[in-house]
Amino acid sequence: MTVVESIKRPSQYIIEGYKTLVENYESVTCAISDILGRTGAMTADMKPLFEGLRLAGTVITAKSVGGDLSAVIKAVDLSQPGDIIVVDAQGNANSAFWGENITMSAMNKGVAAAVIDGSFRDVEEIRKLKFPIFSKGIVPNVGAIAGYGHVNVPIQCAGLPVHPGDMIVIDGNGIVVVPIAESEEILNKTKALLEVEDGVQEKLKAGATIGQLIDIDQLMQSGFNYQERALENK
Ligand SMILES: O=C([O-])CC(=O)C(=O)O
Ligand SMILES: [Mg+2]
Repeated sequence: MTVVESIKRPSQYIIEGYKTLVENYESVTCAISDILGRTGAMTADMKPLFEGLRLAGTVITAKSVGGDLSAVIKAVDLSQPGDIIVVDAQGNANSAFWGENITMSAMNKGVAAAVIDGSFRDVEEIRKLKFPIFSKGIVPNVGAIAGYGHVNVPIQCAGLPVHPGDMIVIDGNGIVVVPIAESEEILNKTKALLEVEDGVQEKLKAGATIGQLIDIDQLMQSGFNYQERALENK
């Protein structure tokens, strides 16, 4: 079992930068995905426990093996305030990888959220605790706690590679992951894109259509047509 105790995190300036974007803009995840080249989002089967979850934080990873919860429990103990625990449950929605006791432990450590590509249990208690969870489902069956699993190793979660120290941003649209190495550049580009979008919004409020603003007629005339191109080159 691999347990990496200490991880590299983005600077406080970068972490705060993402948090400020989430406070100031409703759909930051969409802008980040755009900047990442229309990628970076976890799959749409990841569902929030509550509506209105909006946060940004640094990733701690837990890679479950054989449905075991040990890595999750250890990941909580290694977390710092504001971290988000991301669990690689290999998409197993028929087993719980998180529950009330783990939630209370996570809250004691200041963990901001859990993102699990499997299920969790004790849903009523966790709802009362108001702890943010994104998961593939809710189910009573839970795995053993037998010492299997890895903490703070590279994982996959809901279709994405995730590394410890990456940034996660969550809003009503879903979850995006920003690799730590690109976290400053993506922050700056996302900020710039959201400011441009503000300008577009102003024009739409004034009565324009998006078709006018991007000149959709010209764009549609420029559509690539393989057969036409082949005939031109004949
Ligand atoms: O068995 C476990 O550790 C999962 C659970 O129910 C809890 O955390 O309350
Ligand atoms: Mg329990």
